[in-house]
Amino acid sequence: MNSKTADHEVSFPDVSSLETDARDENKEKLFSEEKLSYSETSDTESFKCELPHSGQSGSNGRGKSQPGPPVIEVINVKKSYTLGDMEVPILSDVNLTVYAGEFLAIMGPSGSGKSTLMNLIGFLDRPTEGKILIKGRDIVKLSDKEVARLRGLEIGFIFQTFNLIPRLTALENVELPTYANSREGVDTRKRAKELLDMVGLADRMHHKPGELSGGQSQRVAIARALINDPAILLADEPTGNLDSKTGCEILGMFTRLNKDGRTIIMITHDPEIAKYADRVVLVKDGIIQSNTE
Ligand SMILES: Nc1ncnc2c1ncn2[C@@H]1O[C@H](COP(=O)(O)OP(=O)(O)OP(=O)(O)O)[C@@H](O)[C@H]1O
Repeated sequence: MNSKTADHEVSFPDVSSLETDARDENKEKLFSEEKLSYSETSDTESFKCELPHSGQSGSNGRGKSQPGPPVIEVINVKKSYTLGDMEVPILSDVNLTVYAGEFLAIMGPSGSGKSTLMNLIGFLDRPTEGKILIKGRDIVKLSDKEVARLRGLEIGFIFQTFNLIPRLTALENVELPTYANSREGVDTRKRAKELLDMVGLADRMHHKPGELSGGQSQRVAIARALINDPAILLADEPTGNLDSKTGCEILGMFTRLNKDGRTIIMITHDPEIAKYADRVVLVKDGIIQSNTE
């Protein structure tokens, strides 16, 4: 399956073929315990995890052998919430460009606005001021239906708390996003099974979330995020609820997905995780304080 078969109601500049072709070339399993080693540290917040780094050369996405075009552009974005008659600023004048195939980490203190920024990038929320472009398209100019379709097909979300539906099986959870949006000509049940096999859960597909471990639940969530073959994965503290070994396994999946051409933006508090990113963005007091390229 690839995006060439996609039933896009929204048309984009054709920047996806490079990523999709790269993704199609590598069908190896995402879950592979032999490929990682990890060690517990005295600091329970952190872990040592030895994985191949995603970057092929240089320290940013553009340093990889095939630098990609911009996929996400955040331009002069402000976000505030209204509490009573008070306007509370959360993000002020944020500018950020993310390139195709980049692995970007977002770090910063609690309450600094990391999730707010990610929600804006994923169109779960709209900016108070400024623009967000995805593949050159300004979402403000799209209808709600077009935004929902763009989000459903181009962006996969992974959360710290997995956000699986308890009464559905793993297979049904993976298939769920396709009820709202799916690519034309894709056998979604078959793809959901293949994805569960790819994340090492072929034997757990009829289990419900309550019968799965935290790591297994996050693997189901990763399979769910991949069901519509999105070019972009947004992950908000995906290892935050997992032990060191399981966190290392999940991080390994992200590095392999990035190697296969997917753009990844991951919020993390852990510098050990951030070191696997091509670039680290530090959000503090609602602004980007450093953008390590
Ligand atoms: N819907 C909302 N209404 C009002 N304030 C909000 C809303 N959502 C977030 N905030 C506030 O915005 C600020 C930034 O929140 P955000 O979740 O983006 O921070 P964060 O950096 O992701 O924090 P953490 O690391 O603890 O998850 C916080 O002060 C939060 O209380």
